[in-house]
Amino acid sequence: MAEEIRKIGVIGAGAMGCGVAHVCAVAGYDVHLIDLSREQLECGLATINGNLARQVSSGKLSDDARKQALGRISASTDLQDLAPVDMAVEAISEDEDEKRALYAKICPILKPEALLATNTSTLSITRLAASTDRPERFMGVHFMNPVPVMELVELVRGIATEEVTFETAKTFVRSLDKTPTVSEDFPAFIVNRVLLPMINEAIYVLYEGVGSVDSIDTAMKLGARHPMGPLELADFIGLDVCLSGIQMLHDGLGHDKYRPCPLLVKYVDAGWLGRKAGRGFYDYRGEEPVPTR
Ligand SMILES: CC(=O)CC(=O)SCCNC(=O)CCNC(=O)[C@H](O)C(C)(C)COP(=O)(O)OP(=O)(O)OC[C@H]1O[C@@H](n2cnc3c(N)ncnc32)[C@H](O)[C@@H]1OP(=O)(O)O
Ligand SMILES: NC(=O)C1=CN([C@@H]2O[C@H](COP(=O)(O)OP(=O)(O)OC[C@H]3O[C@@H](n4cnc5c(N)ncnc54)[C@H](OP(=O)(O)O)[C@@H]3O)[C@@H](O)[C@H]2O)C=CC1
Repeated sequence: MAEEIRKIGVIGAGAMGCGVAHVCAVAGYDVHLIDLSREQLECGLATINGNLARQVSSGKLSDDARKQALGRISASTDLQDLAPVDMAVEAISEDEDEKRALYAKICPILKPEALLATNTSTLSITRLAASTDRPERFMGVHFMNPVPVMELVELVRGIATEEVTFETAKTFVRSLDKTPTVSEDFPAFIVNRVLLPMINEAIYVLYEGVGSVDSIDTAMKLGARHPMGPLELADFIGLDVCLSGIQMLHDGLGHDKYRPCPLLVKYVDAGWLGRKAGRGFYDYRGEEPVPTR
């Protein structure tokens, strides 16, 4: 039996946290969004507003529904504001130490019965759960990017996740008009176990000079009907997220086929993290994206 969820806390106002806040508010939940800085929250709220407006112009949402959704979202930098939530969705950077440090701060604030979900792309749910005071009420609820558009959400139980937690998360995902799928708790789950090696391979193809950024992306868009080329997609996901994911596959499964491409490491070292940084495999600072190689 699923438990009732009304108020959702979302921690991290990046691409994913904003997307989760957006779809929860549209579905009628009260949402409180948290980030480290007021600037990031303002930027996140502007993104949500822009994406809701996009849905209004394409006829997917009425203007009234947009206004109501915006009215359901509050935002602050104060973790104490998570005290009333029934479920917290953590969507901060893909860094295990940072996630653990955050859980240590929020667990004493959350209601004892509140569910804690992580949107991690690749990290072990069991290990993250073990660093909280509620491993039985903890699980992976992995949304895809862009959240308002993508239909799938991967549900991942940790070893201690209770059935009621899983059922509540499944009901929650369905209430957002999304399709849940179940993955066992192994590195990168299902989607990223398949997707990240493909992206890493595309970067090797670039690194080895087999093709340019443009030829690789064109090949996969027109030759394999992918909506985005793998390098465009890597920039969209964030090269830091891609690198930490492929590194997690390499560490967790110990196979050479997951070795991160040195060129990916170099781009991340340079801070060229993709769209969010203004530069990655493409340079986004002008009118049109321009390949950087
Ligand atoms: C890393 C992980 O852990 C897991 C992951 O998320 S892996 C990444 C998974 N995501 C993907 O693979 C995305 C692949 N790309 C795509 O599907 C498409 O390129 C895309 C949906 C992002 C954009 O599609 P497009 O046709 O190129 O562009 P566009 O016409 O602008 O958008 C298509 C529709 O989505 C809407 N849309 C796009 N981004 C949106 C957003 N952020 N919010 C709301 N709506 C959005 C547009 O308004 C448009 O709606 P209509 O069809 O109603 O007009
Ligand atoms: N990008 C993607 O395509 C997908 C990502 N994910 C996962 O979702 C999570 C978020 O990813 P994404 O949105 O791309 O990341 P972003 O880097 O875009 O956003 C993360 C946000 O969290 C903030 N933040 C960092 N630490 C804290 C903290 N302790 N408390 C509050 N806020 C914090 C960051 O602030 P600041 O910038 O100041 O550090 C930033 O605003 C990751 O676990 C990622 O793996 C899952 C599916 C797809």
